[in-house]
Amino acid sequence: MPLTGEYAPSTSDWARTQAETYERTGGREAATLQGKPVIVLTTVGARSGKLHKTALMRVEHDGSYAVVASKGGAPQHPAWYHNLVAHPHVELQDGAVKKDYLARELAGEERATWWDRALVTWPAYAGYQTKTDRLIPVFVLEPI
Ligand SMILES: C[C@H](OP(=O)(O)OC[C@@H](O)[C@@H](O)[C@@H](O)Cn1c2nc(=O)[nH]c(=O)c-2cc2ccc(O)cc21)C(=O)N[C@@H](CCC(=O)N[C@@H](CCC(=O)O)C(=O)O)C(=O)O
Repeated sequence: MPLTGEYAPSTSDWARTQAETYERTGGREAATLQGKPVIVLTTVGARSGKLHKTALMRVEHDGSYAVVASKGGAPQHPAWYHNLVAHPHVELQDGAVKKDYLARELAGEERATWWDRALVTWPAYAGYQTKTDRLIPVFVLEPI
């Protein structure tokens, strides 16, 4: 069941442009960051209830995905982290395919497994983790 609600464009120009271009072209354009694959995640705002579209690195395994709330190693979690916690039903667009998923924050061994998979796509996550005391959250998104 697709998410419904008013779309609220990101306040980050580069991320908003990438997410909107990716969605508009069905992933034919803006599909990479430094040559690595990207997906677009639609979340429901934790406070506003509005829809947010966020470009994130593509980490996929057997039909499930991981999203990493790194925000470049910033001291605080990205806003979309709070959206996933409040509203775990999300939409993920990978190329031209957009499906519904349920997000679950990971810990322990399960987090370590998906963290390693994320490093394959985007090794820079390791550097981001050294920049902040917060443990960078990893969510698995499982198809619903
Ligand atoms: C800029 C800010 O975005 P953010 O949700 O903090 O996310 C910051 C970044 O993670 C986001 O810009 C990502 O797209 C950056 N980014 C990645 N960010 C990552 O964290 N991980 C990635 O793997 C990643 C990859 C990536 C690839 C390409 C690209 O273009 C960007 C990429 C934003 O849009 N803020 C909004 C609020 C958005 C929001 O969700 N508000 C909620 C409230 C949320 C709350 O309770 O805090 C609501 O509406 O209720 C605003 O200021 O109005």
